[in-house]
Amino acid sequence: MQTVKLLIVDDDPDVLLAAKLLLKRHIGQVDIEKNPDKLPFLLGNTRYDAILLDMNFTRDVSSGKEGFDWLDRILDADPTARVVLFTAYGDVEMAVRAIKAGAVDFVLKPWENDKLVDVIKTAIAGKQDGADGNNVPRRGTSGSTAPADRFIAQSAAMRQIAETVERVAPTDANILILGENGTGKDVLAREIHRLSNRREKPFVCADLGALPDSLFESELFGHVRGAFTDARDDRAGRFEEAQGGTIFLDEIGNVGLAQQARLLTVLQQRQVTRVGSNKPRNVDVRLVCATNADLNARVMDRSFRQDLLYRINTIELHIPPLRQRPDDIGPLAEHFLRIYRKQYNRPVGQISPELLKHLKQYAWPGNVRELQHAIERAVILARGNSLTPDDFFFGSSPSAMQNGSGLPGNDTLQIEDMERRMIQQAMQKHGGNITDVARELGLSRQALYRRMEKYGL
Ligand SMILES: Nc1ncnc2c1ncn2[C@@H]1O[C@H](COP(=O)(O)OP(=O)(O)OP(=O)(O)O)[C@@H](O)[C@H]1O
Repeated sequence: MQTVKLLIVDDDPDVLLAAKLLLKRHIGQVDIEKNPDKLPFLLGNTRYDAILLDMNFTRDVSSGKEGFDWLDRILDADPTARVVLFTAYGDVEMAVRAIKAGAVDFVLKPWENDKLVDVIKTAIAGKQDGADGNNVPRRGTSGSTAPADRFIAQSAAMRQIAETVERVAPTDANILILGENGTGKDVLAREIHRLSNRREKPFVCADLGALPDSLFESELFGHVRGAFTDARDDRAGRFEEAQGGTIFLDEIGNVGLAQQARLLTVLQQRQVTRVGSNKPRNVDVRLVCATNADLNARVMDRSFRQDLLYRINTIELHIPPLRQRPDDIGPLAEHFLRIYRKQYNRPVGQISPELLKHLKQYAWPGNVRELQHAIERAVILARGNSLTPDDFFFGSSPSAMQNGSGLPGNDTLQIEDMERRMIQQAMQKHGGNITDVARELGLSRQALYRRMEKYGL
């Protein structure tokens, strides 16, 4: 059997030595390197089963940028590389990003020996056992922000919307979707297209909120070569791309008055004229628009044209914020858990009733998107095989909790939460130095350790 090989890269010689002494007892060959610039050379010469990489080299102490660059380069050279990151306390956010970018796991410094050995062994096992599906390119799993191919509608309000959508989707009626950011307007627009007779044709999304006025016409209606300096070729706009299908105009409330007039003409005539051309082209598209703005108020203050509003809102669907439909929280959380458990290959089980209670108490100002990210983070960070409230960072502003306290509902939890936060803050302040943290909090080191264990810190 071949010797298992591990490479550790960290610019702190003490870390290198301590980690090597520990891991050598479990792994055939442990190479250490202080200078990350040597990585290309080392990787060119030896095929490592896992690489333990520091995120913060002295040149770039806190941002982790250098660590990310190296992670990138390692994965460029070998997309199946199993990279585990060493991160300092307080860098959990960075660790989450790194796993999304393709690292297999992370270990916080100062590390627990058993944990470090465990993580490295798991990383190596994944490399060796191609058959379990772990040895796939790590990059393939990264960066997805839109996992929802399913439209979850459990609450009474959402079930009613789903029913309306089933009825109106097969018609060609223009639909306006209203709702706060992250409530699911985009998913609903796709659902409308999926249930329509146009489902085999394109669904084209134009984010009008992100479109500068100068590009509005050419992006939506296209241009001909030479129409302006950068127009090197003829190009169809979004309306033409959506021919026969659905065009989804997101953030329509952000469009200026001049652009509103152009849009209205196109919608009335069902024709677009590419910038620089005088030849109108017929377009056959189903129109779905969305906004988080109050368009009626905008009509009143004359910043949105009433005739355009009437043109786009034949059917109006209002998605309530997540805090007003707690019955959707459980099914959505389970849905995201299934997706991320698979994506990050983490053995995380169900959402416990206790956690669900917490999730329902929180007000989710960022709506479903915030819930999605919270579950993604929790799956990445989970220590055991079940998610607990400690795996979540609930916003602490008074308005963030439904009960108005900023903390979960009962007294014991409030005190524990405060204690946990005080330890976290002190850890951050002292860069994870246990002696200093214990001194600041007036605790013995043992008492501090006991509490850290209790809170999973
Ligand atoms: N009912 C739902 N079922 C499944 N996933 C959902 C649902 N609602 C929202 N999501 C997921 O939540 C995330 C945010 O949803 P989406 O982008 O549709 O929100 P939005 O209202 O269009 O946001 P914005 O106003 O910022 O554009 C997406 O990843 C989406 O997949």
